[in-house]
Amino acid sequence: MNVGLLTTGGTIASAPGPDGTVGVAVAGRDLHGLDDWPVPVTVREVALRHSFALSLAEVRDLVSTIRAEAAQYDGLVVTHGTDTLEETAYLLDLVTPADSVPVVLTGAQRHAGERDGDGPRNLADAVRIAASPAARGLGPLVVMDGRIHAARQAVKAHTLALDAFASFDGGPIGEVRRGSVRIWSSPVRPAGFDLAPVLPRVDVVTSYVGADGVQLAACREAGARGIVLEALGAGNPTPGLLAEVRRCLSAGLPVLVTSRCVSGPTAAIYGHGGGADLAASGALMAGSLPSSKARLLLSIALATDALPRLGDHLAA
Ligand SMILES: NC(=O)C[C@H](N)C(=O)O
Repeated sequence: MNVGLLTTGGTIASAPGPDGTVGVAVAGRDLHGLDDWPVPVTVREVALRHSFALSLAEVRDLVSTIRAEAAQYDGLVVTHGTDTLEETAYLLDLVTPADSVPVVLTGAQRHAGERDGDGPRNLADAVRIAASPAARGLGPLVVMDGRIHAARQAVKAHTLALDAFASFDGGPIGEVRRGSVRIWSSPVRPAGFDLAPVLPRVDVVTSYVGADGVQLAACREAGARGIVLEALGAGNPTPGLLAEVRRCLSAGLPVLVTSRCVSGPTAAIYGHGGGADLAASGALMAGSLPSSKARLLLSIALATDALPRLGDHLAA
């Protein structure tokens, strides 16, 4: 059994600097779990960055590196900043075949200089999952504070809590407790996509009372190839947003409709300027997919000429 560890930075590899702010400072080779790692681990540092600073192109390239490295091991762990870990995990899920070895992403909410940091335990848990036969065939996974999430489902739900992640549609699919890995459900994973060399620009625009849609016009001007509208309630726009979404659709931009609500699906329920009018205009309801993930789904579908397959991922 041979497990790889790719390190990219984040709070798990951070420490306070002279000015007291926390910066990424701990090299991958110095990231250590607890002594009871069950298998030999080969460490490779691929970045030393805060995840909030990563570009979409860098996330795409990181996913390409993870796929290439995973093939060399029986399981792979990736340490990553938690702020955008959900995007890297989701994009990886979209391009990872069912028979891939386990790839487990983790991070930390407390930096490496804190005596009661959560990084070492998260790292040890991730190694145990990556080495576990129970984790095979599930697609990429996210583990934090002992809870195992399917990559498609994982969202950062708390700014500081150690159990920072939630699964937006249900709950964790397993747990690690005192080194014992338990998986109790398998994620539904529709057929994925090729990892295109470039992911086209797709912007997310949120909604609020009286939003006039000026951001949508700016996104079109900036060259967006698609739009995710984070709408009100079950997928309802303001009058200004509806008008601008229609202009985007007329300009040939596909529009996915998510919700600013914490949970629940979007649906074409309301007329008189509501979500039913969005759908009638050609926008696609994204179900319960969060905006951060809907954006990546639309981008890779555009890049691979696979828009007709969007629905498979919205119903799953
Ligand atoms: N907890 C974390 O890892 C947050 C950190 N700012 C990041 O790189 O995403």
